[in-house]
Amino acid sequence: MGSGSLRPMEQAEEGSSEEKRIQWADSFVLVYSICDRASFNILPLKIQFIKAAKEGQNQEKVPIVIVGNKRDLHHQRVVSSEEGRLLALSLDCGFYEVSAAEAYHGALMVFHGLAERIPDTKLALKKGTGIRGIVKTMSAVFARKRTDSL
Ligand SMILES: Nc1nc2c(ncn2[C@@H]2O[C@H](COP(=O)(O)OP(=O)(O)OP(=O)(O)O)[C@@H](O)[C@H]2O)c(=O)[nH]1
Repeated sequence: MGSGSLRPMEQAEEGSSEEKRIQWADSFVLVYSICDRASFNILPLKIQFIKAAKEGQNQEKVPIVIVGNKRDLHHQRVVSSEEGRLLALSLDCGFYEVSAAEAYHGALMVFHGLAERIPDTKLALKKGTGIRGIVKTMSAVFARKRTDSL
């Protein structure tokens, strides 16, 4: 999630392209590693940035889900589940802990949870969506990825 050491011009370009991506998106999944505190600490700022950009335009609540990844790495954990849950609660976001390396079920849960936060009217506007459509698409993507990697 970090941007490394960029020169001012690159920073400005990166900033504007991030803002463009935020304007384009309808909903957001922010992933941190439970083994990397910096990736967790940056979330409040990112979420405030997203909310300011999206909720400034209209009064709708922006659907955001926070995901703690690498749940399987117990011994390297530096961010507790409680901290993740509390942050999500305080910022009115969904929260999941998953292990992307272990199983795709967790990722499905994330997208299911995200879809539940999107107002029905928005989902109805897009062809082939709705909670079932999204979960079906995600299942197909993850199932294909698993088969490919065998
Ligand atoms: N044990 C474990 N490893 C994972 C998990 N998710 C990703 N990884 C590993 O973490 C490394 C980085 O994953 P990437 O997919 O490159 O993700 P990234 O956003 O570039 O992550 P970072 O390099 O950690 O900043 C890879 O070696 C992955 O295999 C997980 O849930 N558990």
